[in-house]
Amino acid sequence: MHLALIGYGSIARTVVAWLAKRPVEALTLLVRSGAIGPTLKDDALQRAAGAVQVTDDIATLIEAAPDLLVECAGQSSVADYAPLALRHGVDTVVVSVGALADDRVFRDLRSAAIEGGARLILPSGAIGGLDLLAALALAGEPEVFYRGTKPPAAWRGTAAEDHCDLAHLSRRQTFFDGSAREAARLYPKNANVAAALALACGSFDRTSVQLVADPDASGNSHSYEVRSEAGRFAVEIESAPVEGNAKTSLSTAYSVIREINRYRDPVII
Ligand SMILES: NC(=O)C1=CN([C@@H]2O[C@H](COP(=O)(O)OP(=O)(O)OC[C@H]3O[C@@H](n4cnc5c(N)ncnc54)[C@H](OP(=O)(O)O)[C@@H]3O)[C@@H](O)[C@H]2O)C=CC1
Ligand SMILES: O=C([O-])CC(=O)C(=O)O
Repeated sequence: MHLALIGYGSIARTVVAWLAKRPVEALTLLVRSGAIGPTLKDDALQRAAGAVQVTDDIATLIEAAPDLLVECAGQSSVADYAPLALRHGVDTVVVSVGALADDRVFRDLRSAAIEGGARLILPSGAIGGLDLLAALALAGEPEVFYRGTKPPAAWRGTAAEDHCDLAHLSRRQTFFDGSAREAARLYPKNANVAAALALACGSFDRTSVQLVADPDASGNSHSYEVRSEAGRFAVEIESAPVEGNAKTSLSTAYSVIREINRYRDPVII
């Protein structure tokens, strides 16, 4: 398998480290131009693949013709790179699912996938249960109530700082209560899961979101409830943060690894 990654931050580094256990034949990594240098020639990259190529140019990446491209660089990189890759027939996993809360981006990705005969794959990311939610959505119109709780450090540098004093929080505070679309737009590094739920549910309007900063939280927790005519379920997930980024749950990186394995394995679950 020839794998390509966009971004070499916390998720991508966890994925690359895991690949030492089961390397791919080739790996193409797209990073910002300033990031290319000796520090990128780390052993982890060499252990992850038979051949490694690092570039800052999406055209070079596409020319390398990877089997699967995984975006793990942030919402703005989705519109910048994913449509082009899909139009060139590259199957693409978009981790920054919140980018699809923008209808224009969603439409562009969809038509690019159709034009290129490629698949746009949305991973479950930090959470699970999207399979059952999407199944129930076929039976009716489910409603989803999601709450994401993280320690104050995970909300630093985000719009949460306009609503609470993160450095001096003595108890949990809900600073956002609104739609999945707004959550994904306002908290692009923390609420991609809200968009994933809305897309699986089939409606951004029927997916409500609360975001909470909790000084007693040791990791990131995601809880949600689904109500529909066909059934009801509740999910509660507690995840350690990924190394190097308190905002991102470690489960996200493993959901990316799972997508890579689903792509190369003959039996998928
Ligand atoms: N679906 C889900 O459940 C989840 C999705 N996510 C998404 O995954 C993204 C990545 O998470 P994580 O790895 O923890 O974040 P990090 O900030 O640790 O890493 C992102 C990396 O991508 C790089 N990058 C950003 N833009 C570009 C670009 N245009 N071209 C090349 N490289 C780029 C960044 O470089 P620089 O530092 O120079 O900007 C950084 O090295 C999040 O921003 C979020 O959108 C995260 C968690 C859960
Ligand atoms: O990883 C998480 O906890 C969820 C997250 O950041 C996101 O959905 O963007």
